[in-house]
Amino acid sequence: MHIEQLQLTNYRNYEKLDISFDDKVNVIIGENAQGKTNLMEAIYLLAFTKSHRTPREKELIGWDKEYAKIEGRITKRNHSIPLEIIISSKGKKAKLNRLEQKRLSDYIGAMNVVMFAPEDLTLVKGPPQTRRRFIDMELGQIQPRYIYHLGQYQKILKQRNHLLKQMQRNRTTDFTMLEVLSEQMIEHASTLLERRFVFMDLLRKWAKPIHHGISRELENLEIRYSATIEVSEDADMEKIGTIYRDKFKEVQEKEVERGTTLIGPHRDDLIFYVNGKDVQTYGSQGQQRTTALSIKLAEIELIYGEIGEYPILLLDDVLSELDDFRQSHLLNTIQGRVQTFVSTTSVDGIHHDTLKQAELFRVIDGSVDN
Ligand SMILES: Nc1ncnc2c1ncn2[C@@H]1O[C@H](COP(=O)(O)OP(=O)(O)OP(=O)(O)O)[C@@H](O)[C@H]1O
Repeated sequence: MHIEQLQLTNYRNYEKLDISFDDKVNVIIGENAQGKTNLMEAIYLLAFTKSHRTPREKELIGWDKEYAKIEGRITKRNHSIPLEIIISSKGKKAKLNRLEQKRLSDYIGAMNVVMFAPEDLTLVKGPPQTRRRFIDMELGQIQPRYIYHLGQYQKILKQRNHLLKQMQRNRTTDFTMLEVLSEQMIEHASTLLERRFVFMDLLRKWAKPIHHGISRELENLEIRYSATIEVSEDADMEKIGTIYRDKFKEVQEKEVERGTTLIGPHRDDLIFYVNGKDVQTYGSQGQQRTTALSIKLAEIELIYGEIGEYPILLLDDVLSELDDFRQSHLLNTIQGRVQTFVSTTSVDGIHHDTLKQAELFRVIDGSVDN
């Protein structure tokens, strides 16, 4: 799949932009603070309806403007699909094929994007929510139904936490209402966990050989899913539900004492091991970087395996940070099959093979020349 055209209106420092892209490699070049990341962010937002940088949507609207509009046209399975997002103080609208989609799960998944940005190093180093967000975003784009379950789960979790706080204050020992909410939560928690286990299987399948290759066959990557319940990854939803039910019973008094939900997918994590050692604790910068890159490259293959189309790859300010060997690896993976966007302040650190096949776009203060 590739994005043919992008139009921005009042988006960050782009008042008006209408631009067409190459279906192979696009290099976005410019000095600092000119709008390179803003452009990448707009492409990302068109796929996920969310920015990768901020949860505050107001920041995306150009200063002194009422609204921001992002329009794009992608080609997928030889079909041309128009996409549109409008953000204003009233909220956000997402249109697919010119029709407004009320539920995000009906919109997300139409356009598939994999982004690799400097902050992706935090995938390994950062707090658990970074890794949970990664799983949720990736699963969401290959299985839109996952987003529905996640939304429902989060809604019930909020209610449950609210109730637990009340019970904590009132020192209640009547668990009837809590059990009703636990039951509702278990339904979605088991679906989320079962889907995450299938995803883990695919992620390992692709990430392991990629990591082995990037590390010049010196390193062996293992990824462990760490859940709040003891469960085998091949358990079905019913089994997972039963384990959650028992565990909720076991911890309910403790939950009231603490005033919060102690188990569930919102507390799970991923642990990466290289040659048997936890990379987050013991890995060098290089090993953490290789792990993050392997995961990103694995995602490209995983999406292709699931939907039969390669996603669009956004490399924001990271290519020149990879050494020649890692860059070559990345290029071998892409091999002209994946539409790629590279943003950089200088072409110096970029492999000449990448530049040979690339179209160059020069960004200066919110306008683009090519
Ligand atoms: N809502 C907004 N309205 C107008 N301008 C904005 C808005 N948000 C950010 N900007 C401007 O966008 C510019 C930053 O653009 P961007 O983050 O894309 O930089 P960049 O070209 O990627 O630079 P770097 O190489 O430093 O990462 C800044 O000049 C900033 O003031």
